[in-house]
Amino acid sequence: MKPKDISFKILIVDDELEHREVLQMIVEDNGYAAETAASGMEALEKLKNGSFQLVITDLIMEGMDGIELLEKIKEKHDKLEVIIITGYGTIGNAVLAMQKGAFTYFVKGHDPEELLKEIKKVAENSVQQYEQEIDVESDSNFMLRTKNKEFNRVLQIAKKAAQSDINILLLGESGVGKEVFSRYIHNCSQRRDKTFVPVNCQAFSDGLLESELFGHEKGSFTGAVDQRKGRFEAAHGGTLFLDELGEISLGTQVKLLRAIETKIIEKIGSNRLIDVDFRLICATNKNLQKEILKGTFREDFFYRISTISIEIPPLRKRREDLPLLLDFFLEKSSTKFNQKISRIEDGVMDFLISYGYPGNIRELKNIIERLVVLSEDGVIMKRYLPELHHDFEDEEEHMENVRPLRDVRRDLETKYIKKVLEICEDNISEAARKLEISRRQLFNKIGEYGLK
Ligand SMILES: Nc1ncnc2c1ncn2[C@@H]1O[C@H](COP(=O)(O)OP(=O)(O)OP(=O)(O)O)[C@@H](O)[C@H]1O
Repeated sequence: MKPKDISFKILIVDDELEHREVLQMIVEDNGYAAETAASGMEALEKLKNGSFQLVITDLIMEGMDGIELLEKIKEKHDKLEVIIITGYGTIGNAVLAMQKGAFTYFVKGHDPEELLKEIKKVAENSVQQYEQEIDVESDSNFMLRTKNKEFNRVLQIAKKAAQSDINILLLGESGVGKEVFSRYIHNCSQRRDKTFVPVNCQAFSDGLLESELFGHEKGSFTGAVDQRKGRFEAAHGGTLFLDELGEISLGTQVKLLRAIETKIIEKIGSNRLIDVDFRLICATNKNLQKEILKGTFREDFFYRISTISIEIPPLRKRREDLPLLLDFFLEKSSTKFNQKISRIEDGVMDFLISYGYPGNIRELKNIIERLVVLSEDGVIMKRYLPELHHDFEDEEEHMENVRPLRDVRRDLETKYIKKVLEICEDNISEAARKLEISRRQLFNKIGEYGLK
């Protein structure tokens, strides 16, 4: 028997005496301190009087069931973790419990070692939690502070889900930050020191996507001139993020399903089996239920990837966060482009606060970067706001001279690229990186706009 860790105490809740006692024996044998309660009411009483770091509760109980108990616990003891014990028949409810904030669920009859692993994670987290919050908050690449209730709710779910290896599906319009969220989940997880591997499934044709994911042996198909490691292997120990997942063909879905279920892959052109250990996060802006009805998305694949699905709200539904985001991007952009901003022309802020952002945070970020790059003597100019704004907002004379959008875009892009090249002292690689386009795309634009 291991020595008891009295700084970490578990409350076991079950209305069946035998189950309570067996579980108490298992956790105590593994060095944890534990108490028991025979009902939800008794558990709440004990929580009032004692300090616990984890509650393990049966789902089905007389009177107050596990879900109700979970809800009551979360109302009062926000940081207290809850693991739900469920039978096979009620796994659906256990998943619901996770959406309500449970840490994880354990299926009765499974190897108790699995439960002990989860308890260990909670115990380790309870020590690391404070440090981790600081780490994540201070990740300078994203801004996840929020005043919006719904965004905060999904953030908390993501944080919770990060602690287990559960498959997560991120939903939401283009540009809401699904990739940002998935990096956040990776950073909050035990895998944070390992690799985060993003794959944009839309960027590859079917065959190429398979070779990108599974890797290939030299000569396995025309063009396979070298042996290549796939992204599954690259993500070993870390997180694999499949973006734009709604675009994958049915045939590839079958292969992916097998790899995700077995965590074993075979390189194209080889019959050697490779074990891979990764946490899977997928994202799409498509409605997958509709795709299932249309027959373009496999139902079994959908259920496999979406143990938890998280819908990220569009920016227009969290307008109260606009000031925070504006500050964040203004500061980031002025550092990125080395432009000191001392003043913002009248009308700019009004526009930025009231605009609808159909392209969500991506659009907001682009607008700010453009305003900062085109600022003159440290002043952010109103005339570089999105074209639509001028057409509607400026004087009549502008409306008489409506120009094709193509021309307006061309003018603006020319000025913008010119300025970025100046800032980067004509270093093409650096300018392309800042503009988030390839060197080739930048060369093409320089040629097209006669910038050299
Ligand atoms: N919370 C955030 N903090 C900082 N930047 C963000 C945040 N959310 C999104 N962004 C920025 O907005 C852009 C779009 O984000 P991201 O790629 O995560 O969106 P997405 O929902 O995955 O979009 P798509 O569906 O088109 O792939 C990125 O440049 C990203 O850095």
